[in-house]
Amino acid sequence: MSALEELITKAKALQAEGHTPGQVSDELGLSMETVTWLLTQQKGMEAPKDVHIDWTAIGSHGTLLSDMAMMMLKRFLYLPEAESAYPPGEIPDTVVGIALSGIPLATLIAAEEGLKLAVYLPAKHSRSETPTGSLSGTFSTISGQRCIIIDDVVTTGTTLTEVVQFLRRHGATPMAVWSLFNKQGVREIDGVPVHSLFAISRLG
Ligand SMILES: O=P(O)(O)OC[C@H]1O[C@H](OP(=O)(O)OP(=O)(O)O)[C@H](O)[C@@H]1O
Repeated sequence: MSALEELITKAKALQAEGHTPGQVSDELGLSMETVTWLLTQQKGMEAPKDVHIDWTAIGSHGTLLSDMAMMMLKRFLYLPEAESAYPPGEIPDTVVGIALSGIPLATLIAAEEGLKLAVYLPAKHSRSETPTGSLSGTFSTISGQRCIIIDDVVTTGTTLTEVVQFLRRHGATPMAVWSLFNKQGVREIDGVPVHSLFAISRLG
Protein backbone atom coordinates (compact mmCIF):
# COMPACT_ATOMS: atom_id res chain seq x y z
CA MET A 1 0.00 0.00 0.00
CA SER A 2 1.41 3.40 -0.93
CA ALA A 3 1.73 6.21 1.63
CA LEU A 4 -1.20 7.98 -0.05
CA GLU A 5 -3.37 4.86 0.07
CA GLU A 6 -2.49 4.47 3.76
CA LEU A 7 -3.54 8.07 4.36
CA ILE A 8 -6.87 7.53 2.57
CA THR A 9 -7.47 4.39 4.65
CA LYS A 10 -6.63 6.23 7.89
CA ALA A 11 -8.90 9.17 7.01
CA LYS A 12 -11.80 6.85 6.15
CA ALA A 13 -11.27 4.78 9.31
CA LEU A 14 -11.38 7.93 11.46
CA GLN A 15 -14.56 9.05 9.70
CA ALA A 16 -16.10 5.61 10.23
CA GLU A 17 -15.29 5.93 13.96
CA GLY A 18 -17.44 9.08 14.00
CA HIS A 19 -14.79 11.80 13.66
CA THR A 20 -15.84 14.94 11.84
CA PRO A 21 -13.72 16.10 8.87
CA GLY A 22 -12.33 18.81 11.19
CA GLN A 23 -11.20 16.18 13.70
CA VAL A 24 -9.71 14.07 10.90
CA SER A 25 -7.88 17.19 9.73
CA ASP A 26 -6.43 17.76 13.23
CA GLU A 27 -5.58 14.12 13.73
CA LEU A 28 -3.69 13.80 10.45
CA GLY A 29 -2.22 17.31 10.43
CA LEU A 30 -3.75 18.09 7.04
CA SER A 31 -5.90 20.92 5.73
CA MET A 32 -9.67 20.52 5.50
CA GLU A 33 -9.34 20.72 1.71
CA THR A 34 -6.99 17.74 1.73
CA VAL A 35 -9.19 15.74 4.09
CA THR A 36 -12.21 16.37 1.88
CA TRP A 37 -10.22 15.11 -1.07
CA LEU A 38 -9.00 12.03 0.81
CA LEU A 39 -12.52 11.17 1.92
CA THR A 40 -14.30 11.77 -1.38
CA GLN A 41 -11.74 11.82 -4.19
CA GLN A 42 -14.36 13.32 -6.42
CA LYS A 43 -13.69 12.87 -10.11
CA GLY A 44 -12.11 15.92 -11.67
CA MET A 45 -11.16 17.29 -8.26
CA GLU A 46 -7.47 18.00 -8.35
CA ALA A 47 -5.38 16.58 -5.48
CA PRO A 48 -4.62 19.44 -3.06
CA LYS A 49 -1.09 20.66 -2.64
CA ASP A 50 -0.58 19.57 0.94
CA VAL A 51 2.17 17.69 2.74
CA HIS A 52 1.61 14.96 5.28
CA ILE A 53 4.49 14.39 7.69
CA ASP A 54 4.68 10.95 9.21
CA TRP A 55 7.44 10.79 11.82
CA THR A 56 6.10 7.66 13.52
CA ALA A 57 9.39 5.84 12.91
CA ILE A 58 11.07 8.28 15.30
CA GLY A 59 8.17 9.05 17.61
CA SER A 60 7.57 5.39 18.39
CA HIS A 61 11.09 4.74 19.66
CA GLY A 62 12.38 6.33 22.87
CA THR A 63 16.02 6.50 21.81
CA LEU A 64 15.28 7.99 18.40
CA LEU A 65 12.90 10.50 19.95
CA SER A 66 15.56 11.49 22.44
CA ASP A 67 18.11 11.91 19.62
CA MET A 68 15.64 14.13 17.79
CA ALA A 69 15.03 16.25 20.90
CA MET A 70 18.80 16.68 21.33
CA MET A 71 19.03 17.79 17.69
CA MET A 72 16.40 20.45 18.42
CA LEU A 73 18.40 21.60 21.42
CA LYS A 74 21.68 21.71 19.49
CA ARG A 75 20.02 23.47 16.56
CA PHE A 76 19.27 26.25 19.03
CA LEU A 77 22.55 26.21 20.95
CA TYR A 78 24.53 26.41 17.70
CA LEU A 79 22.63 29.41 16.36
CA PRO A 80 24.89 32.21 15.18
CA GLU A 81 25.07 35.03 17.72
CA ALA A 82 23.07 37.43 15.53
CA GLU A 83 20.18 34.98 15.28
CA SER A 84 20.24 34.08 18.97
CA ALA A 85 16.80 34.26 20.52
CA TYR A 86 17.97 35.78 23.78
CA PRO A 87 20.81 37.98 24.94
CA PRO A 88 23.85 36.22 26.44
CA GLY A 89 23.20 35.22 30.04
CA GLU A 90 19.42 35.16 29.71
CA ILE A 91 18.76 31.49 30.18
CA PRO A 92 15.20 30.16 29.90
CA ASP A 93 13.55 28.79 33.05
CA THR A 94 10.82 26.61 31.59
CA VAL A 95 10.21 24.42 28.58
CA VAL A 96 6.56 24.41 27.47
CA GLY A 97 5.46 21.29 25.60
CA ILE A 98 2.33 21.55 23.47
CA ALA A 99 -0.02 18.58 23.79
CA LEU A 100 0.20 16.14 22.52
CA SER A 101 3.23 15.55 20.37
CA GLY A 102 5.30 18.40 21.82
CA ILE A 103 5.23 16.90 25.33
CA PRO A 104 7.82 14.10 25.02
CA LEU A 105 10.19 16.39 23.10
CA ALA A 106 9.81 19.13 25.73
CA THR A 107 10.33 16.62 28.55
CA LEU A 108 13.56 15.32 27.08
CA ILE A 109 14.89 18.84 26.47
CA ALA A 110 13.92 20.04 29.96
CA ALA A 111 15.63 16.99 31.49
CA GLU A 112 18.79 17.55 29.47
CA GLU A 113 18.98 21.26 30.37
CA GLY A 114 17.77 20.97 33.97
CA LEU A 115 14.80 23.25 33.26
CA LYS A 116 11.22 23.20 34.49
CA LEU A 117 8.53 21.56 32.37
CA ALA A 118 5.10 23.01 31.64
CA VAL A 119 2.42 21.43 29.45
CA TYR A 120 -0.01 23.46 27.38
CA LEU A 121 -3.31 21.98 26.24
CA PRO A 122 -4.49 23.83 23.11
CA ALA A 123 -8.08 25.04 22.83
CA LYS A 124 -8.79 22.48 20.12
CA HIS A 125 -8.20 19.73 22.73
CA SER A 126 -10.73 21.31 25.10
CA ARG A 127 -14.07 19.56 25.46
CA SER A 128 -15.88 22.54 26.94
CA GLU A 129 -18.62 24.35 25.03
CA THR A 130 -16.38 27.37 24.74
CA PRO A 131 -13.01 25.74 24.05
CA THR A 132 -10.07 27.49 25.68
CA GLY A 133 -6.42 26.61 26.02
CA SER A 134 -5.05 25.76 29.45
CA LEU A 135 -1.96 24.75 31.35
CA SER A 136 -1.85 21.32 32.94
CA GLY A 137 -1.88 21.60 36.73
CA THR A 138 0.39 18.58 37.05
CA PHE A 139 3.43 20.39 35.67
CA SER A 140 5.16 23.72 36.23
CA THR A 141 3.39 27.08 36.41
CA ILE A 142 4.64 29.77 34.04
CA SER A 143 4.09 33.15 35.68
CA GLY A 144 7.33 35.14 35.63
CA GLN A 145 9.09 32.41 33.65
CA ARG A 146 11.17 32.74 30.50
CA CYS A 147 9.80 30.01 28.28
CA ILE A 148 10.87 27.95 25.31
CA ILE A 149 7.87 26.52 23.45
CA ILE A 150 8.19 23.08 21.87
CA ASP A 151 5.99 21.46 19.22
CA ASP A 152 6.42 18.91 16.48
CA VAL A 153 4.83 20.64 13.49
CA VAL A 154 3.89 24.18 12.51
CA THR A 155 1.04 23.86 10.00
CA THR A 156 -0.95 27.10 10.03
CA GLY A 157 0.71 28.60 13.11
CA THR A 158 -2.66 28.87 14.89
CA THR A 159 -1.61 26.74 17.87
CA LEU A 160 1.64 28.62 18.39
CA THR A 161 -0.08 32.00 18.18
CA GLU A 162 -2.52 30.78 20.82
CA VAL A 163 0.29 29.57 23.11
CA VAL A 164 2.35 32.75 22.75
CA GLN A 165 -0.68 34.88 23.64
CA PHE A 166 -1.59 32.58 26.55
CA LEU A 167 1.93 32.79 28.01
CA ARG A 168 1.99 36.59 27.79
CA ARG A 169 -1.48 36.89 29.33
CA HIS A 170 -0.28 34.76 32.25
CA GLY A 171 2.86 36.77 32.97
CA ALA A 172 5.41 34.60 31.16
CA THR A 173 7.93 35.62 28.51
CA PRO A 174 7.95 33.42 25.41
CA MET A 175 11.57 33.48 24.23
CA ALA A 176 11.54 31.12 21.28
CA VAL A 177 9.62 28.37 19.55
CA TRP A 178 11.39 25.18 18.55
CA SER A 179 9.68 22.77 16.20
CA LEU A 180 10.70 19.72 14.27
CA PHE A 181 8.89 20.66 11.06
CA ASN A 182 7.78 23.99 9.71
CA LYS A 183 5.22 23.70 6.94
CA GLN A 184 4.67 27.46 6.76
CA GLY A 185 8.24 28.65 6.69
CA VAL A 186 7.38 31.18 9.39
CA ARG A 187 10.38 32.77 11.09
CA GLU A 188 8.46 34.30 13.95
CA ILE A 189 5.09 34.16 15.67
CA ASP A 190 3.92 37.40 17.28
CA GLY A 191 7.53 38.56 17.59
CA VAL A 192 8.80 35.23 18.97
CA PRO A 193 11.49 33.58 16.81
CA VAL A 194 10.71 30.12 15.41
CA HIS A 195 13.57 27.66 14.96
CA SER A 196 12.78 24.43 13.13
CA LEU A 197 14.87 21.44 12.19
CA PHE A 198 13.12 21.02 8.86
CA ALA A 199 11.48 23.75 6.79
CA ILE A 200 9.11 22.44 4.14
CA SER A 201 8.58 24.63 1.09
CA ARG A 202 6.55 24.06 -2.03
CA LEU A 203 8.31 24.95 -5.25
CA GLY A 204 5.60 25.97 -7.67
O1 LIG B 1 -0.04 25.12 13.17
P1 LIG B 1 -1.37 24.49 13.45
O2 LIG B 1 -2.29 24.55 12.27
O3 LIG B 1 -1.99 24.99 14.68
O4 LIG B 1 -1.12 22.94 13.60
C1 LIG B 1 -0.05 22.41 14.34
C2 LIG B 1 -0.55 21.69 15.55
O5 LIG B 1 -1.35 20.58 15.12
C3 LIG B 1 -0.84 19.38 15.70
O6 LIG B 1 -1.47 19.17 16.93
P2 LIG B 1 -2.63 18.09 17.12
O7 LIG B 1 -3.27 18.44 18.40
O8 LIG B 1 -3.48 18.01 15.90
O9 LIG B 1 -1.85 16.72 17.18
P3 LIG B 1 -1.04 16.08 18.39
O10 LIG B 1 -2.07 15.73 19.42
O11 LIG B 1 -0.37 14.90 17.75
O12 LIG B 1 -0.05 17.08 18.88
C4 LIG B 1 0.63 19.69 15.95
O13 LIG B 1 1.17 18.86 16.94
C5 LIG B 1 0.62 21.14 16.34
O14 LIG B 1 0.38 21.33 17.72
